[in-house]
Amino acid sequence: MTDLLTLAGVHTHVGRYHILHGVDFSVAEGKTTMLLGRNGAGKTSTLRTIMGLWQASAGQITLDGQRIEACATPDIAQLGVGYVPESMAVFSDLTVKENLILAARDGPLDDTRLEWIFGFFPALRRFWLSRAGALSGGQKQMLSIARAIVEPRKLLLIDEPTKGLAPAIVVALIECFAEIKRRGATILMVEQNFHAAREIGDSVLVMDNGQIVHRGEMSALANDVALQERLLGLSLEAHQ
Ligand SMILES: Nc1ncnc2c1ncn2[C@@H]1O[C@H](COP(=O)(O)OP(=O)(O)OP(=O)(O)O)[C@@H](O)[C@H]1O
Repeated sequence: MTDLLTLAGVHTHVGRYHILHGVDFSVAEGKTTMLLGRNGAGKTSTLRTIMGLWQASAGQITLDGQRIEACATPDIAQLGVGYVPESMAVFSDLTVKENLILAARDGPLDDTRLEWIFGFFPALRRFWLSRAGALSGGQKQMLSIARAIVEPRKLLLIDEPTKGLAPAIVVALIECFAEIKRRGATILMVEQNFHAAREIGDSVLVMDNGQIVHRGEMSALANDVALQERLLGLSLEAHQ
């Protein structure tokens, strides 16, 4: 199995705060890796550091054989990394269509791919010419994910996609990620909802205090309640 992304000894400082304390892990090509951990563990900071939104203060980040820790965010995006931030990155004043056109780096939208996206997010077809700002929270999340997958990407970084969404939308999202996976995508996803995480993930990383404290197969963690409690503690109880 080839590793598409590797972090080695990554530290991140934001102002005077030392947030990541030597993060080490790899993401295998074609697999979905879930990044779990309690609130404040450093999961979002890890995604932001990979994306270049915060510069690593030490360590190495390698994407497909290329060192990226000193690259600027637009260059990392150009290398084929799609990012779905926790805050749903959509342009409220633009229509659904315009949001997707802007997200497509390689020119016009691909009709076949759009049909594929409408297949699991039918609301985007329905509101094609509506302002994104008028969409519900769940629909904005769908648009935010659609923006990241409107073209094939080498790697998708997705931050808490199910947060605050109704159960029916969570089910649609899980199906969407299963389909993206079947197409061979490589995904690194932060997810607090352990039920969703174990449906989606092939492997799992658990963070605490800005470090990785566990790495393994998702099936092993899903079958080991004692390990779940030890590693995930309250954040797990909250979702059971
Ligand atoms: N802009 C910032 N300035 C200073 N400290 C920050 C900033 N953003 C995050 N932190 C701190 O960095 C640590 C890690 O935060 P991060 O958001 O990465 O955690 P997380 O695991 O994603 O948690 P959550 O699930 O709550 O989003 C926390 O202690 C947080 O308070």
